[in-house]
Amino acid sequence: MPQKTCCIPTCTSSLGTGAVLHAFPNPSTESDKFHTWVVNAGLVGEDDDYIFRNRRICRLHFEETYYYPKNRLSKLAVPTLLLPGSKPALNASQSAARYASVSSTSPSRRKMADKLSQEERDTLLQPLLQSGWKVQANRDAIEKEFQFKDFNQAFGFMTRVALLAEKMDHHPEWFNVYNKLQVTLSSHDVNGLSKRDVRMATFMDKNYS
Ligand SMILES: C[C@H](O)[C@H](O)[C@H]1CNC2=NC(N)=NC(=O)C2=N1
Repeated sequence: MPQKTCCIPTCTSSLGTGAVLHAFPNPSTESDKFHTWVVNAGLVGEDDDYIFRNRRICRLHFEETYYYPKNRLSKLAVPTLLLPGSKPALNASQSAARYASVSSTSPSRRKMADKLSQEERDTLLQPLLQSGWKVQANRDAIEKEFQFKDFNQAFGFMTRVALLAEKMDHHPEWFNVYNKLQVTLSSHDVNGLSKRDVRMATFMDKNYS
């Protein structure tokens, strides 16, 4: 059942108080846009289908330029306002430019838009670097070593990550011996880091205990 309240933790909007709530983009047909919304809303790690079916985000998180009459949201809309992170990942004109280029079906233009920009690196990679991820010196990729109590714990973790990887069609490069796991994340199709790597790394951190 769709939730009647906004999914942003600090937001108190609900249907009862007359809020305008929006569903997330369809993860199957608008994957890039879906991931941008998920990252910006701070829902990384939650199940795609769960987010699509249940999560709602209110009008307060979208710039006015995205609205048509009757509270209809533009195809280019991305939530950028009053979000959990201190700084929005993409502002209105950046995301408009991004989706203008993504909506063209040219693969090379899509690649350009998908690779993390410098601003996105400054905002989105920061929390990961603080939790032990490192940018590789010779490749646009991030790596981290995880250690577990035993092989069973390590492989359980890998199984949870593998389920998300299949769902995202985005797979880690990893090497496991007994209780140690070395992970490298990069997006092969853009030959570098994308939001899919940020999402995967954040999911791993959340699931690691
Ligand atoms: C054909 C298939 O969709 C692609 O090879 C997918 C699979 N998994 C992937 N994983 C990663 N890390 N990067 C990719 O570009 C990628 N692409």
